[in-house]
Amino acid sequence: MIKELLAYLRPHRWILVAGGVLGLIGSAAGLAMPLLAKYVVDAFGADRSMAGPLIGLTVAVLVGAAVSAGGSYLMERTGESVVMGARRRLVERILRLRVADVDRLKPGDLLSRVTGDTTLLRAVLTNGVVNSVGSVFMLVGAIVLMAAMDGTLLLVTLLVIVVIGGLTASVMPRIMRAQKDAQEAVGEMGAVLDRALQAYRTVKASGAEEREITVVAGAAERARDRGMQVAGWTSLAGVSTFMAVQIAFLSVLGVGGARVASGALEVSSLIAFLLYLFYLVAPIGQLVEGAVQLQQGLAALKRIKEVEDLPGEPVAEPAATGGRPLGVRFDGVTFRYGDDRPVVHDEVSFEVPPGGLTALVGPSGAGKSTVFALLERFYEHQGGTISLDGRDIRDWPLGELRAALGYVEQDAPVLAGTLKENLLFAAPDATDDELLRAVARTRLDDLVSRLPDGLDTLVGHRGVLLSGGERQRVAIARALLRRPRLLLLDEATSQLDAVNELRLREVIAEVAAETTVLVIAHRLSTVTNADRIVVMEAGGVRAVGTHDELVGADELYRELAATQFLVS
Ligand SMILES: Nc1ncnc2c1ncn2[C@@H]1O[C@H](COP(=O)(O)OP(=O)(O)OP(=O)(O)O)[C@@H](O)[C@H]1O
Repeated sequence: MIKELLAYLRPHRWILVAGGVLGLIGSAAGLAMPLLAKYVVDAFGADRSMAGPLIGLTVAVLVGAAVSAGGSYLMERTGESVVMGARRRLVERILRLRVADVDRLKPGDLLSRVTGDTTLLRAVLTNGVVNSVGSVFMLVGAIVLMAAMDGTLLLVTLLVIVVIGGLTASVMPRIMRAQKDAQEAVGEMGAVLDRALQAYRTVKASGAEEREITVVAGAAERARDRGMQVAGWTSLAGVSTFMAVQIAFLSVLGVGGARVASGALEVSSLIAFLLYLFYLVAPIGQLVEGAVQLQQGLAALKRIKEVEDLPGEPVAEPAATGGRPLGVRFDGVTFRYGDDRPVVHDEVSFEVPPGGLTALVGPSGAGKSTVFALLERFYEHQGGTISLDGRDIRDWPLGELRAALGYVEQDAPVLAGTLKENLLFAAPDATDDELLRAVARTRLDDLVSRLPDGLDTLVGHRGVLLSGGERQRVAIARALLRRPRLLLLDEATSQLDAVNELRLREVIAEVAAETTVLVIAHRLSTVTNADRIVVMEAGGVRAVGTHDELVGADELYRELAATQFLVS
C-alpha cells in the first residue's frame, strides 16, 4: 500500500525534495536565531558596534521567513497536483469501466471517492511524508549528540521510547480501519442522497422524505461515530508521545542521578542530556502525526484502489462516423447478465439486411433491450455470434463499432446543459447546417423557436424542462447527428399524444430510408410501418415477418397487436 502511495508522489519528487530542503533551511534559520541574538547581546555588553550582528539577525529572520513560506507553498502546490492527478485517474477509470461493473456500483459513493477520498491523500502525501522525513533527521541528530554525552542514558531513553512507541504503533491500524469506515459511511450518504435526487418526484409523491432523511442522517451519524473513534485513537497516540518523553525524563533523572553520584557522569552532561531529551518532543510528535495522516491516507487509498482495480473496457479510439447502412445478424446467441443470473438470450437468431425498418416486439422481459446492449457491447455474449456487416462484433474495434451505431435509450436520454450541447453530444464536430437539418428532421424546430434562448436554452437536470415527446426527439436528433449506420431506437413506453406519435413515425420512416433502423416497438404505428418484425419471447425469437404475415401466422403476435399495441 505504501508503495502505491509513493507512486502518487513520484512525478512530483523533485519539487517535494526542494520543498523539504527549503523547509529544513527555514528551520535551521530558526535555530540560528538564538545564537545571533546572543551575538547582539554580547556586542552590546562589550561596547562593540551592534550593526553587524543586527543586520545578520534581520537577514536571518527575513531569509528564514521567505524560505519557510516558499517551502510550504511548494508543498501545498504539490498537494493540489497530487489530488488533481488522483482525481483524473479515478474519473478516467470510472468512465472506462464496463457497464456490467457500473450496474453494481452506487453513483453517489463513486462521487464521494472522487471528491472526498482524494482530498485525504493530500495531507499524507505532503505534510505527512515531508514532516516525517524532517523529523527523522532531527531525531537522528539529537540521538547522535545524546550518544556522545552518555551511552547508558541513551539506552534508557530509547528503551522507554521504543516500548511506548510500540504501543502507539499498535493503534495505527485501528485508525486506518475507523477512517475507512468513516469514509464508507460518507460514501453511503452520497449514494442514498443520489438515489433520492434521481427519483425526487417519486420521493415526494410517496411521502418518503422523512424516511430518506433518516437514512442519509443515519449514514452521517455513522461517519461521525467513526470520526470520533479516529479522534480518540489520535489523541491517545498524541498523549503517549508526551508520556514517553516524561517517563524517559524521570528514568534518565533516576539512572543519571545514580551515575553522577557514583562519579561516572558529570552533572553538566546530565543537564545537557536532559535538555536534548526535550528537544525530541517536537520531532516525535510530528512523526506520530505523520503516522496518523498516513493511516488516513491509506484508508482513502484503499477506497480509491477498489475502483481503480476494476477492469476497464479497451480504450475506444475515436473513429469516423457515417457510411453504408449495416446489416445485423444474431446467430444462436446466448447470454446471461451474470453467472448467477437466469439466461436472458437462449439461442437468439435473426437477420436484418442493410437499410429499412425492423421492429423488435415481444412481452416485457423477453430480452429486447438486451439485443441493443449486446450490439453496443455493453455486455459480452457468452455463446453464438453477433455480426455487423458480416463481421463478428468481437472483431470490430470498440470505437469503430460504437461510431457506427446510434443509440436512443428508453429513459432519460437528455443530459443537463443546453439543447445544443445535447444535440452535439454524440457528434461534437457536426456543422451548424447539419445541426439545423437534424432539428428540422426531428420536428424540433417548433420547440426551438418557442424556447427563450433557442438552441442555447438550458434544458435542466435530465432534461426536465422538456416534455417526454420532446426529450425523445432530442435523443433521436442527437443519434442522427452521428450519422449512424445502424440506429438502435428503444421506443419510450410513455404515452405520446397523437401529434407527437405521428411526428415520431414520420421521423423513423425517413431515417429508415437512409440507414438501418432497429426499433424496440411499443406502438402499433411503428410496427405496421416496419419492413420486418422480429417477435421475441422468453429469450428466443419466435417468429419473423411483416405485420400482415404475423397477424395471420403468429398467435402471440396477434394477441400483442390486439392488446398491447392498440391499447398504447
Ligand atoms: N443490467 C441488467 N442486469 C441484470 N439483469 C438484467 C439487466 N437488464 C435486464 N436484465 C434482465 O434481463 C431480462 C430481459 O430484459 P430486457 O430489458 O432485455 O427485456 P425487454 O424485452 O427489453 O423488456 P421491456 O419491454 O420491459 O423493456 C429481464 O428479466 C431483466 O430482469
